[in-house]
Amino acid sequence: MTPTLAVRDLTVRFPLRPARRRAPGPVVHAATEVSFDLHPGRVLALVGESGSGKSVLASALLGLLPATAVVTGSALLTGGPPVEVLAAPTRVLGTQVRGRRIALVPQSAATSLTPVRTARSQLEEAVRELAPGADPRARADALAERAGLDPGDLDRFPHQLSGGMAQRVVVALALAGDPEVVLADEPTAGLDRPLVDRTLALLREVADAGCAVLLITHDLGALLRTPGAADDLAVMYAGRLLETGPARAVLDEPAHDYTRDLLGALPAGGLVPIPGAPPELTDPPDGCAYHRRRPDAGACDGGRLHAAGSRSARCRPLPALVGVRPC
Ligand SMILES: Nc1ncnc2c1ncn2[C@@H]1O[C@H](COP(=O)(O)OP(=O)(O)OP(=O)(O)O)[C@@H](O)[C@H]1O
Repeated sequence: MTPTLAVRDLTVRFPLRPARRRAPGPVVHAATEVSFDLHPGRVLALVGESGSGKSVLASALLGLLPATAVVTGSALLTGGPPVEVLAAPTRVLGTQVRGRRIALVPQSAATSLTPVRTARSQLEEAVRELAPGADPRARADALAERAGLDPGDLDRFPHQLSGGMAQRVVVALALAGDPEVVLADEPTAGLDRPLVDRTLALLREVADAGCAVLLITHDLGALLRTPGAADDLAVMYAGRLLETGPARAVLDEPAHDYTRDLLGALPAGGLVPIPGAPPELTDPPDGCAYHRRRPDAGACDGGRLHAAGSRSARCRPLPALVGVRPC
């Protein structure tokens, strides 16, 4: 199947100001050689501890990194006319890609809405901008219904919306331009459990309607208790993907020690904290950053990438996985 968005070797560096003039400045290695595909109708969950580079990836794909960022690699959007997102001029990103083909569901729905305007006025404005030709009121009502909202609720101000309603409004806003790709950046952060589950179900519906969804989250527990929330899983650590594969297979049979340790840190896994802390990204170690943190965790070949069937993992081959063919 052709991916809607094919990301290859996406690398983001942030050069920082040197402490002294003429001295070389530190460089933040925020993302390193990250590759994944987003497919229509599928949810890829991207998980990892805070600071692992998840949001930087989303910002790179939306062309929203600061001008000082150095970005290399490729992100080919092919659901419509092909666009190389990382090389596209700012004007093309602003007028043809952002909101129209790749949309963002931001963290913290309530605060991302303008407090002094009703949800309807914000949604109709998005429709006028992103879907010119459509009747704003009728389309806003249709988007509300698609996001599971009563259209009457659109006439409320953000402070009159419950957390769940606000979440649905931001999903409706993201769908206003009928995008091929939806990037949801920590959409469940700070929500209670029922609302987390409802948000995941809503994003599932968005994918089932044909979008390719990237779900960025550190809530591995929610993925574990909600089978079907994600089709595929990518595990990120210190700017690199350490493991990818079908979500169920990775959760049931993790191949990388980091994935196993993340699962072990959950209540269902025994609440075993991961010792140590992620490395400073201004000074990432050579080879595998995770086994530097946890040398006792298992064998490591220095972070080499191994692929087998639909799965990949760094640090050692994947022979133990059922039915996969090393390549
Ligand atoms: N504009 C910037 N300049 C310098 N460093 C940055 C910038 N933006 C992000 N970083 C650094 O890039 C790294 C990755 O950050 P990012 O926000 O992507 O992590 P994350 O995995 O999304 O974490 P969280 O779950 O806490 O949001 C961090 O070390 C962060 O400090």
